[in-house]
Amino acid sequence: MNTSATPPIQPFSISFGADNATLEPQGQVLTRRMSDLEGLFADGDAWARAVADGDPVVYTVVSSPVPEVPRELPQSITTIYPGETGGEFWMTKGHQHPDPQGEIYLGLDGHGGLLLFDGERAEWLEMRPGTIGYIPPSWAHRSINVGDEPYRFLAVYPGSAGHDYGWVVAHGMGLRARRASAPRTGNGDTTHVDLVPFGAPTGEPRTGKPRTGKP
Ligand SMILES: O=P(O)(O)OC[C@H]1O[C@](O)(CO)[C@@H](O)[C@@H]1O
Repeated sequence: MNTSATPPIQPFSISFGADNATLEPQGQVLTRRMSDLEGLFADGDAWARAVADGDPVVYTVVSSPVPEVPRELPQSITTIYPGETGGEFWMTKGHQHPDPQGEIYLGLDGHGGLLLFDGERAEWLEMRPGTIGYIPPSWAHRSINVGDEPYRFLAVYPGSAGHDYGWVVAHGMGLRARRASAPRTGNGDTTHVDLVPFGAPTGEPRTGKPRTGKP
């Protein structure tokens, strides 16, 4: 099965192939290349160079056959490949749910961050294999790979929530995740990541520890 099922859906189980993130049965597969992320990286010139230089795949989303319709509970596995554009770690487009409903992520592989923004406050959740990240209603969300390996997570979300990408274009995401120019000392494992205000110039000195709060 490579398309969404039609309700009423009978009870069924899904086999997850951990090596290559396949699902069986499997629904739609989405591939986002660099060209699909226009206007989202702070450094637009670096983005344009990456598009011209092979337009790499930034992330893929493999869905189960459960469709995005009211009362159903779709699931998907997202794999974000490691990379940086203008010093900014590779990430998903990010979206808001037009119908404000919650969502959960489960970290499967690699090292990521879940950036949440409600229009005023930004929060950063460290995502590791086994971490469950909760996205409350009305918080826009973007996932970011801050590691050197593919970062992979399971998403489970209400089928009627929807995806509003324009909200993120209009409001931003509060913070950006960049590689620290000089890794800090400390016990945490994000000493190589700087979370900077969303509108910070791309050349701004990158100092300070990862933080959350009002941008
Ligand atoms: O929709 P975006 O912002 O491209 O991000 C993809 C991720 O978000 C979801 O659409 C769910 O929120 C997943 O299917 C996937 O994990």
